[in-house]
Amino acid sequence: MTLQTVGVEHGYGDETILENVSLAVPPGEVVAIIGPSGVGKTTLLRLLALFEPPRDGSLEYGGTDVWRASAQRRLECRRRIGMVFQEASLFDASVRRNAEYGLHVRRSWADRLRREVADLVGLRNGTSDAMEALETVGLEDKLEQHAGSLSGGEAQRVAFARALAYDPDFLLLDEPTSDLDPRNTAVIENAVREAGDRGIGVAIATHDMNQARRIADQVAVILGDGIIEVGETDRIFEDPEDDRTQQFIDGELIY
Ligand SMILES: Nc1ncnc2c1ncn2[C@@H]1O[C@H](COP(=O)(O)OP(=O)(O)OP(=O)(O)O)[C@@H](O)[C@H]1O
Repeated sequence: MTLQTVGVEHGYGDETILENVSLAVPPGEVVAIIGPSGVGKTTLLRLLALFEPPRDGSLEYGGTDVWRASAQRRLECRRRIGMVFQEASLFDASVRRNAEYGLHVRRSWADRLRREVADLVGLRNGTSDAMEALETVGLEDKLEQHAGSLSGGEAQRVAFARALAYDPDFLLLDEPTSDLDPRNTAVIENAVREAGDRGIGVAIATHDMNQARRIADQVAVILGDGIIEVGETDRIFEDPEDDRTQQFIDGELIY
């Protein structure tokens, strides 16, 4: 089951930011979206997260044209997608409650019922996914700390754990390591790779080309007028088809 934009156009007011953008996020693959600031990486992630319909083109989730499907079907698709924003935007509650949020609110009723039955018969602990996700990002000792007192980097890690906790089909990450030091960047990068290896489709917007190189299966290069090139990571870095990709990789100041 793939999440994808097909020939999408989008923008704000009179301005068009993305034009004819087609990007597929297949299950189990990490797709890095790289490009300079302001080119529309966040806009593309928001479209993939089904926050708003594109002006033109379509969003497909496992073959369903999401914005032409019923509101119920759209909601089901949206519940299977986790998004981590550039600003961590945590709730006014403890780390534990933040990490559990997805389990309580975003699961469908059927999922929640199944889970509650499983809990009752002792097959699993309802909070174990949240705990596991917090362990994944190394924050299991901060459970009862209030989210408001976390450092920027810790908040970013809790936001990541919150999205991971409910086992989404797709994980959309907007610069998830921008506030992190190298050690914690490695923690998140490992978690992203693990998510991919577990079958989750991941799209990650990043300015960091080395990060894309380390963790991505595919790279989409997005410059002034939308995606100019998508391909396997090694190919994009070693043999790009577009001159502007080469310039961007070489660190030239293009936009
Ligand atoms: N809600 C909005 N209303 C008007 N313009 C917007 C809105 N959101 C984004 N933009 C504009 O759209 C363009 C693309 O923004 P976007 O956040 O998608 O870029 P980005 O590639 O993610 O940038 P960065 O790397 O700096 O996060 C920018 O010029 C931005 O100012």
